[in-house]
Amino acid sequence: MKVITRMELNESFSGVSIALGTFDGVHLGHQKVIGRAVEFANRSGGESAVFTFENHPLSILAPHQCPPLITSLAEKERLLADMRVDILCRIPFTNDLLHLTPEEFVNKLVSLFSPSYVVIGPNYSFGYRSSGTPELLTQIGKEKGFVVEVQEAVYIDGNMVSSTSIRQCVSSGNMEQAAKLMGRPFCLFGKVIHGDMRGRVLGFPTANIQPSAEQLLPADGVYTAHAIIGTQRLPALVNVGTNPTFNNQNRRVEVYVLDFQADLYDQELGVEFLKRLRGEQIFSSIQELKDRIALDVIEGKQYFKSHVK
Ligand SMILES: Cc1cc2nc3c(=O)[nH]c(=O)nc-3n(C[C@H](O)[C@H](O)[C@H](O)COP(=O)(O)O)c2cc1C
Ligand SMILES: Nc1ncnc2c1ncn2[C@@H]1O[C@H](COP(=O)(O)OP(=O)(O)O)[C@@H](O)[C@H]1O
Repeated sequence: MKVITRMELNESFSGVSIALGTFDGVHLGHQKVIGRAVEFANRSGGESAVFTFENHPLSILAPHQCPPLITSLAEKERLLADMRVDILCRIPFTNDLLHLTPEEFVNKLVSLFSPSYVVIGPNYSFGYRSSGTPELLTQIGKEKGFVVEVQEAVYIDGNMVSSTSIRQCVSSGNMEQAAKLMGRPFCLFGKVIHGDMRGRVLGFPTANIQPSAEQLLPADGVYTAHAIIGTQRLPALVNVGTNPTFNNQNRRVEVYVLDFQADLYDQELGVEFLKRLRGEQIFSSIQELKDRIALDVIEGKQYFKSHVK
């Protein structure tokens, strides 16, 4: 997949099938929009593209309302490459872009991609003050010679799949529902860093990752998860939180891989969250914490036995 990070290029493309959107979470609705662009490209023998922004538009428009990211840029890139997207255009959303009228925005897109097909979701908006609607894009498409397809929203259990509903699921710890809406488990990636070297003393060493400040985290608590280490996908328990039993610390994600022993420092670790078992608690002694973690391990193993083949 070719990745483009600026709109002004020497290179230009033609006859591209392009999906437009923010696509945070690359959820089932996004997958339908992007999948259609890939399908059109395959059918016409042209290239498929995703046009998105590097930073959420709200980070410029209303920073205090900017939501945390469900998928990091790196994960989004991986997911789009897996979907066989040929070109990812991921440009920084700046003040200049903010002031483009809908027509000016489309002109830029046309001069770069000369698209044949443009696919969007039902609530896509573009241009100054989000004044460009799917209807306006369809009309401009007729003038400029591209077809616009507006995909209908995807519903699961009667609820519309949206980045907002996924953020609500994850931040309340409902990882099973989040996975339903995303079409895969919610996942975090990071490099294993050094902690307080307490885990090994407790008898449960935990590989710690420090997600970025923009990253959405599940509610504090203990989860069953799969740890992704290289090509391995291993059953694990994860604690998200500040270890309130000890003096307050930064919020972090700690992974205890079940029946496993290896040095993981500095390795890239992925965590696929499966089910929340309980909230993070304050224990009045280290023994109580150890006993509780031993119970979590039993419960976790039962979960893997009955849920995961
Ligand atoms: C399954 C599991 C459950 C945990 N639950 C709690 C908890 O409820 N309260 C708490 O303060 N710490 C909890 N912890 C975090 C431990 O306190 C933490 O792993 C330990 O302090 C090790 O820290 P370190 O990685 O910096 O050495 C839990 C850890 C694991 C692996
Ligand atoms: N089963 C396991 N799960 C997670 N990490 C493990 C495991 N076995 C060994 N380790 C190693 O132990 C380290 C964690 O030990 P711990 O005492 O908690 O130290 P730290 O406080 O630095 O995280 C991990 O980073 C990893 O290198």
